[in-house]
Amino acid sequence: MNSFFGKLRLSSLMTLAVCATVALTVALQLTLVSHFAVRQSSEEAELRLQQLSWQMRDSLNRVIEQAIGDAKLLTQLPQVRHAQNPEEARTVLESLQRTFPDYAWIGIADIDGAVTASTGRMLEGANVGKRPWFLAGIQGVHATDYHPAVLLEKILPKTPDPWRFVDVSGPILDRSGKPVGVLGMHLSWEWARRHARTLLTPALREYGAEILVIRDDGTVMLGPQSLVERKVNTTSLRLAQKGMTGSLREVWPDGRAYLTGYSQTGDMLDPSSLRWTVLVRQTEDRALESAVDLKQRMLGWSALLGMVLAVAAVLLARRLTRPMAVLREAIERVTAATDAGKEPPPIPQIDGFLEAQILSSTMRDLVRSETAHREALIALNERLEATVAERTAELQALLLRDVLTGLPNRRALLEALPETMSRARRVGRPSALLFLDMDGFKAVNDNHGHEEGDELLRQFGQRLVQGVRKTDMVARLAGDEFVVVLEMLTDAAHAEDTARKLLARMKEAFVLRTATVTVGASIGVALHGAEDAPDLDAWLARADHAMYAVKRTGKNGVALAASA
Ligand SMILES: Nc1nc2c(ncn2[C@@H]2O[C@H](COP(=O)(O)OP(=O)(O)OP(=O)(O)O)[C@@H](O)[C@H]2O)c(=O)[nH]1
Repeated sequence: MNSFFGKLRLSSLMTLAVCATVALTVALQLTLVSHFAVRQSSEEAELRLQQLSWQMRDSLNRVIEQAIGDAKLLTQLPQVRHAQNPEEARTVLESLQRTFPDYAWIGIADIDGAVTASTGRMLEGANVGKRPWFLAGIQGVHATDYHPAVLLEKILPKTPDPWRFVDVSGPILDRSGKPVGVLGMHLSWEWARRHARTLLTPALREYGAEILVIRDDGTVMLGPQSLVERKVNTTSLRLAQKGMTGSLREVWPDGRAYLTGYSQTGDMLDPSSLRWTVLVRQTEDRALESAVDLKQRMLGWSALLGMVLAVAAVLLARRLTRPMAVLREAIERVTAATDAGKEPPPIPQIDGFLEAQILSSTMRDLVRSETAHREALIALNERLEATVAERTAELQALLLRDVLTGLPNRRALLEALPETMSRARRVGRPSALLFLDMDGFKAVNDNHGHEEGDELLRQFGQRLVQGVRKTDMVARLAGDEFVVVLEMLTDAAHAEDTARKLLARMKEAFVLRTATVTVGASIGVALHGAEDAPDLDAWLARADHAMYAVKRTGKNGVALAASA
């Protein structure tokens, strides 16, 4: 895990973090929307459907009770009880029909079932003695369940829906309380259809709400065309038939999920009352449409917001990391310059957010103090070397020989030279001073250390000794300066020739302890003829100047000083 994050850039990390936060927030919001909005919509829809079912139930109950009341009232009227005059009876029946046109037919039958008076004279003279309403009505006031019209279907005017009736009938009693006839009323089912239409507002119809009125045996009396007069069996129906009211979600035989409100008409305690179930259903999709729509819109907006935030995070992350990239490059340049022994470039001042500014100025101070430290160290080192060289020179001046190379030192040389000059005069042959200064010695010291430098000085001195006659003298003056004294020469060319041979030897590689190096030498040659005045300082100065002439003109060479 650690190595995974370790490989990611800060900008990628920030983008990831923002995307994860947005995704989490969206997921949380959607969960909350699903939980609250969808649940609330579902509860509201169920409540609405339940209330509609109650309203329909109450309407049905009210109309049936009204019809029973009307039947009771009619059977009490003298025009009906003593129906000697059918005209009078018919007038009463028709006046009631006018107040409530859904009474499709009201009639009076005598005790044998012969219709004596009726609205519109329909079925007068016909015998209805076997009709269920007649048989039930003899017993007492009674409502007979929904049924198709039998005798009246052909007589009544044609309607879009077939004639269906709910009958209410009651006995007509004489003074002694004996039934002498039956009053029957056919209540057209159209009123129930109309009530359902009134309750279902256009909005509800648009959202697919449907009202179903179902007979006790499961037959649909009112509802969608595909279900009318077919049997259904749903959980809501069974619950309503047990006397419960409420609402639930259930899958109907058409395979779709519906929210269904349910209730039942009639009176549980009165077995003769009409027990119809009223179901009001709405497809779950339509009921929750607004909540689902809200959820989808939220998802869309959240996705858009997520993308905008992710882009903003990328831009912000780049802006945040840019100063760090600039600092990193500056530090790399400082490191490269320091490794190459060069002056490190300054760290730039970063203009950006506060932390980056503080970081850059801290880095600048750090590099500045590091540079100052290094310079102080170099200066100290140089001072130390100078002091050591000074002390060594002082020491060597006190001694008979150079401590490092074992060769004669400056003092020994200066003591020996007067004798050399008098020997030249005595034997009549010239002598010469070769003033040598090594080329490239400092680099050996710097690159391989002082000890290797010492070793080179020793080997350099030995090569000089091996390159001349035993009677000649090789001395080390100081640092990388050597002097060779040649005697018994033939002429200046002899001295110069020897100097060139020595130079050739010095150019060969020196194998030190840890490295093999190549150096060179600048050689100044000054001849002292047998007849020359014995001026030691002048002789040395001529050789020295000739050596410097070589140094000036490109090093690694031999120059002959003008004769004294
Ligand atoms: N190892 C070692 N170094 C010494 C000794 N005495 C002097 N030096 C160093 O020798 C170096 C002599 O410097 P230069 O003569 O300028 O070196 P170079 O590279 O030969 O330069 P050129 O003479 O201009 O060609 C200095 O860095 C001295 O510190 C010594 O006894 N031992």
